[in-house]
Amino acid sequence: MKIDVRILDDRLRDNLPAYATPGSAGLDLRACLDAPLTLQPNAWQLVPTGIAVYLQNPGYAALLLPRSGLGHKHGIVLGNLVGLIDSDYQGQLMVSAWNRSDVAFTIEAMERIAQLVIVPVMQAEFNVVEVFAASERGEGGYGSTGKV
Ligand SMILES: O=c1ccn([C@H]2C[C@H](O)[C@@H](COP(=O)(O)OP(=O)(O)OP(=O)(O)O)O2)c(=O)[nH]1
Ligand SMILES: [Mg+2]
Repeated sequence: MKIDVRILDDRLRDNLPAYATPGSAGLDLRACLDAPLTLQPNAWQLVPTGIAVYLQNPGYAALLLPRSGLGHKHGIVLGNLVGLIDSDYQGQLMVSAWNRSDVAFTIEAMERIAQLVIVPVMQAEFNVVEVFAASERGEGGYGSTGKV
């Protein structure tokens, strides 16, 4: 699948976001910073990625997710937990980098800080009803099926 991309930072021209392995689901995005950025404990900041994508087709969206190494080892996750990129968004992809750990962390310029996953989307129409056709689960949830 091809999507239109604008390169907003020349440093990405020969270094576009890429799948790290043939089976990767995520495209790693880089922190297009002019200088290293130190995030103090519990601080967060919007970090530009230097690219804009235009998915165009409402049957797609993109999810911005943390990289597991940064999140697990250093507590660098996303201030919005998950970023949702609409198919009609044309602006620069921005990453809300949040240091949820209790030690400062420095993001280096052009470091890979998050990943973008393109996913299919269904836009639903509401069919308003008074009662639902019965299902096996009904309104059960929150552990209703037991533990083991
Ligand atoms: O981590 C993110 C999340 C969103 N976006 C961009 C793409 C998305 O399409 C747009 C709007 O995001 P969202 O709908 O989640 O934010 P909102 O607070 O509802 O803003 P809006 O009123 O513009 O929809 O912002 C990013 O660049 N990074
Ligand atoms: Mg919105």
